[in-house]
Amino acid sequence: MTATIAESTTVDAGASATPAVRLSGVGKTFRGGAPVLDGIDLTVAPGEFVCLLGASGCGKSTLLNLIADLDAPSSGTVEVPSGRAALMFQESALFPWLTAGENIDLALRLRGLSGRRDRRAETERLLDLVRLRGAYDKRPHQLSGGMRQRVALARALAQDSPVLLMDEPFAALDAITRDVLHEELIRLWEATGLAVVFVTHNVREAVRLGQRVVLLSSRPGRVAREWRVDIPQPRRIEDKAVADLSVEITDDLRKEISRHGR
Ligand SMILES: Nc1ncnc2c1ncn2[C@@H]1O[C@H](COP(=O)(O)OP(=O)(O)OP(=O)(O)O)[C@@H](O)[C@H]1O
Repeated sequence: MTATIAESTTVDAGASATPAVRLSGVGKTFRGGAPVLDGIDLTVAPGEFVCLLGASGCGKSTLLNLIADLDAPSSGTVEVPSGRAALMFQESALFPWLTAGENIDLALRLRGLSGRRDRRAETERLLDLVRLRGAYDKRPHQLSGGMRQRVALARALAQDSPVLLMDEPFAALDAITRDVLHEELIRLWEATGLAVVFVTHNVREAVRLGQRVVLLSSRPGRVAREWRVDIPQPRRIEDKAVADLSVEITDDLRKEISRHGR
């Protein structure tokens, strides 16, 4: 196993190529409140897997919403040169009155795919990709939490965006299901070449998945420190190298939390 290199300086994300995402001096203040984010500079390279880590309430979801263009920054610029990024949440947010297949089909229609037969074939391909072959006619309530997240992932992939934003997508799942989905996500990421921005407050999960872990400070959220994770995939959450780096990052996270008296 190669060495894990922890760096306290900003990690170069491939500055020369057109980035998948570029945030420059991004700040966000909601009306009447204190600044939530301040001076965020973050570049995500095409195909890069970045985990955003931080204490509860430090602005991780706010940052993801800005990248997803669901909200506008109060200052600075957010660029997603390929267009809109796909977004996936902790709750699957599937339409309960539609089947799994119809939920994906809807995303394909919104993408502008008009042929019913083409959409059906693409939906089946996506269900296959997330290992849910045969689940087209299942309604969300007939599926387990892990299966619903697989459908949500297929629906996000249906948008055909090279950028996938994931907001604590596995936080509500049991440890074993989460472990399986970590494996699946890495397999998909390697197969598709997507850039992924994955928000979590679980340090081990961040180190298990990311090529880079970015720690946000709180009040206001700023990039406190980042680490490149040079542990080869497939990793396991219980690997010693994952555990060792997690301890180091947790120390920094603790400092961030205690700095704000949580
Ligand atoms: N629409 C909004 N209006 C006002 N305040 C908001 C809004 N959205 C978020 N906030 C505030 O911004 C801060 C950051 O929230 P955010 O949800 O981005 O944090 P987070 O790091 O994702 O938290 P968690 O890990 O608990 O999900 C919080 O104090 C929250 O109350």
